[in-house]
Amino acid sequence: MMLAVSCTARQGGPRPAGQTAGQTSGGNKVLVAYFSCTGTTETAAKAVAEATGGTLYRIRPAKEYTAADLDWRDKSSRCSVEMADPASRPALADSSAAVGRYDVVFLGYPVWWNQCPRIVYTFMEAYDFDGKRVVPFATSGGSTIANSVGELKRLYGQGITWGDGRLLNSGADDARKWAAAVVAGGNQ
Ligand SMILES: Cc1cc2nc3c(=O)[nH]c(=O)nc-3n(C[C@H](O)[C@H](O)[C@H](O)COP(=O)(O)O)c2cc1C
Repeated sequence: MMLAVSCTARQGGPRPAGQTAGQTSGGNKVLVAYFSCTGTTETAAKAVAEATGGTLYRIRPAKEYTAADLDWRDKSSRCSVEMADPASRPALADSSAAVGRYDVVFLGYPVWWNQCPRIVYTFMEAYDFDGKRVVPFATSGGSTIANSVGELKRLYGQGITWGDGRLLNSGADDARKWAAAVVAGGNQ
């Protein structure tokens, strides 16, 4: 599968009147941080930001992924090499997520070989998440989110209250409903 890639940076998000950046009506400050190469997770992330009043932040690689980089059938492609190495931590383009300002961090990514792309681990290790609530979401070609969330919890279990996470393959409406329920406290 060769994929058309467009990793252009798009940040900022809709904010309901009367709220400061990233703040929900319940007073929690929400960051929606996501990694996306072909736009699917980005669409879900925008819906989550819209529903929560959260600040949208794109996890940008220092070197963008090309279509050839994402060729999972090629054992020597960039994604294959990175994912074969548990210690791989692809560099980030910036360090401007200001995670410390937020209470709740929605963390979005595409499922790669049933896991998080390694750059999501780079992001987790670049900031201090102590005391935060982190709620994963993902898109995929059909795999569940369970294994990747299990790995996140195993690697970064200390000091973080993890949400169960949710696969958001069913479109923006589902994403909005789920995210609104999460910040209302009735769902993770
Ligand atoms: C390197 C790579 C590995 C993938 N591995 C899986 C997988 O294990 N299971 C799955 O269901 N989909 C897999 N996919 C499909 C992506 O998860 C899916 O297309 C996702 O929605 C892409 O998100 P994006 O457009 O935000 O980058 C993979 C895609 C790539 C590029």
